[in-house]
Amino acid sequence: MGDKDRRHGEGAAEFRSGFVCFVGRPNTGKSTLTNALVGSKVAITSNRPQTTRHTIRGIVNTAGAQLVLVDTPGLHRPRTLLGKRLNDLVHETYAEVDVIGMCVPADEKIGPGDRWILEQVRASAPRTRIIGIVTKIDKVGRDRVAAQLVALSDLLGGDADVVPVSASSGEQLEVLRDVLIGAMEPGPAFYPDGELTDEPETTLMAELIREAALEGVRDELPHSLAVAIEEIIPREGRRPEQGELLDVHAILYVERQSQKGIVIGRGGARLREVGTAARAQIEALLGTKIYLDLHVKVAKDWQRDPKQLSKLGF
Ligand SMILES: Nc1nc2c(ncn2[C@@H]2O[C@H](COP(=O)(O)OP(=O)(O)OP(=O)(O)O)[C@@H](O)[C@H]2O)c(=O)[nH]1
Repeated sequence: MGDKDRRHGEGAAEFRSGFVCFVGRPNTGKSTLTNALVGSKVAITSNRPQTTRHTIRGIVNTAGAQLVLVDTPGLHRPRTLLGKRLNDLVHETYAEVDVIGMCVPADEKIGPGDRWILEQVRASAPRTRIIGIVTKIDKVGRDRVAAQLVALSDLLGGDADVVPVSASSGEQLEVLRDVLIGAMEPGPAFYPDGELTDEPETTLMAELIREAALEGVRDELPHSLAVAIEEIIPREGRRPEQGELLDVHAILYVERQSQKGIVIGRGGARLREVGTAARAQIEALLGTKIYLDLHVKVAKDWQRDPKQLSKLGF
């Protein structure tokens, strides 16, 4: 991102490329939409709001274009150092992308939260084009979709494109993709074909473990859980017909002893479930069998400690 001159290089007459970022209130379906457009699970979705931590890019390749999707964490009032860094990251992202897709779900009224996000976006990226996206259209009837398209168009101002889409059913997904491509300038592919994300694999592994560990936990764990991948070691002495096996050692950091108990569960039952779920996801991502070793540690106040934050990749 940022190297905008590259796209004006020679031979780039017809091919289009650029960066897209989806914004919207928590739970509006941004991560699911990213995944659906990319066609593989790279961003993290969850039923819980505000779980997307890193800027993860999914890449959409077509015959004539490349879209790089940047998935940002939700904006929220910064209460900790982590919260502030996340917000800074979001604002930088807005200014660097070519198109911002403002997501509003079809089944919820547009309100102050949406207007606040739009103000933030316009303030940090006044010249960036905004496209309106009405998400989750499978949840309501056509009348409500139509009314929401009108409302979103009013919010954005008359000349913005507005597109309805369902990431779940796939309806209108190609239309949205083509509208996004149409908004890109001519330019070359930034990433080789076949590459889904430029996040280091370790970050994705950590995200998948974190997602599994948060699933079904009802208290305030989201911002108190961080995952660090300590080691990835190819298992030696495997016979060729067995294929490759990687030993992955990860540590789940929580802030308090009580949270440790929640993550581990009675007799370690929950942590085993987390391990099983995360292993399946990581194996699908890497195409390699792994042995996943998870440990839970208490790192007090890691959200407020700059040293710990950078160790955990923030
Ligand atoms: N029915 C339906 N549900 C959807 C659709 N897209 C997303 N969802 C659901 O909406 C919830 C939130 O989706 P996410 O993609 O995690 O939303 P998000 O905007 O990325 O959320 P944050 O990361 O918290 O900002 C999940 O339970 C999804 O399964 C859709 O097209 N149709």
